[in-house]
Amino acid sequence: MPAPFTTLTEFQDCLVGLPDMDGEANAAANDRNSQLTKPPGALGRLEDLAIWYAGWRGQARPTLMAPQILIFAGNHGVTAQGVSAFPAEVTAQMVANFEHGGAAINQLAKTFGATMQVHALELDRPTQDFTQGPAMSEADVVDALRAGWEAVDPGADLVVTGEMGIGNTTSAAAIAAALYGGDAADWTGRGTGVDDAGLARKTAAVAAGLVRNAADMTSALEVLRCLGGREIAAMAGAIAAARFHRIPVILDGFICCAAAAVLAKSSNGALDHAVAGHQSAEGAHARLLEALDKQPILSMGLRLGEGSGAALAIGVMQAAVACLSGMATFAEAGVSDG
Ligand SMILES: O=C(O)c1ccc[n+]([C@@H]2O[C@H](COP(=O)([O-])O)[C@@H](O)[C@H]2O)c1
Ligand SMILES: Cc1cc2nc[nH]c2cc1C
Repeated sequence: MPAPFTTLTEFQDCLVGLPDMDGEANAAANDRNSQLTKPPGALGRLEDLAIWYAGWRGQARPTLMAPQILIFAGNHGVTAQGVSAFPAEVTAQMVANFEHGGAAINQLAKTFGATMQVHALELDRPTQDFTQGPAMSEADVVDALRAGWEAVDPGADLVVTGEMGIGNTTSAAAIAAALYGGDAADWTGRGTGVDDAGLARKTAAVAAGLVRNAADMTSALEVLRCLGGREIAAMAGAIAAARFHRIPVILDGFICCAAAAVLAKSSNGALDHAVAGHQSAEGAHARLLEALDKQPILSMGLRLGEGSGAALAIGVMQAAVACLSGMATFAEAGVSDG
């Protein structure tokens, strides 16, 4: 479906008007959960996840049968600053790998029965190096937001947004610093595995980007334009579109959460339909999750990106929904409820 915006201002307006969860379905799921054959609260956070999911799906006894994994890829001009352990060509090479089924995310998608689509966003036209000026024009960032929005299948019942983009942990660190403050070093980690000299170059690039773009960054969406990448903007567009369709979202690692943070800073409650799938091993992800007030479902030491940590958490969500919708109540099973 065509995205309902053609400018950043229209996207901002659109965010403010997005729907909330269905309170009645949420309350009915909560009531059903209290009657299931287990001591109250014994399924811990699985119960909260299932009730939350039911509210967003508008059903007291929901199903989770059509998870969609979206991978967006983009190239970054800031790689000229020597900020990644890998060359920029790896972005396009990994897109080919996704298309041939050879990446980790292909196996995770298959494991959890998810559909997966890969959207390579103008890989031959990297963003501008943000240490020299804004990464994107308004047309560039709006095109990427629209690509993300339009990639969401309205028939999906769960969305995972993932990314591929050499250099994008530098972009994500700069976005997080611009949105939440603190020093460049607080938000800069090793990404694909830069050495100490690489980490110093990366921290300097983040600091330079913040200074160079300060005057332009008058809103969270302008931060996205100045410091982001196309795949980061596309994830933001997809997360917003999922909200429009009342589809719950599982957030992935550091880069995905930087995209999500742009929405959270643009409109209060914009991430109420999203949970954090995992805590990545990228140094600043824990700090970013705290800023977003999101508790990760898993913490497995992953630092891959491509939606992998969120895809793993699909399994947890499936288990949560299966328990809520499939378990017997005390009355049905003839079990004494104490
Ligand atoms: O998801 C994460 O937290 C994460 C942490 C470190 C690296 N990555 C992935 O690695 C790439 C970016 O790393 P870098 O070092 O090139 O900035 C990009 O393709 C991401 O998917 C992803
Ligand atoms: C090989 C490779 C695979 C990736 N997947 C996501 N980011 C990545 C970065 C590299 C370098």
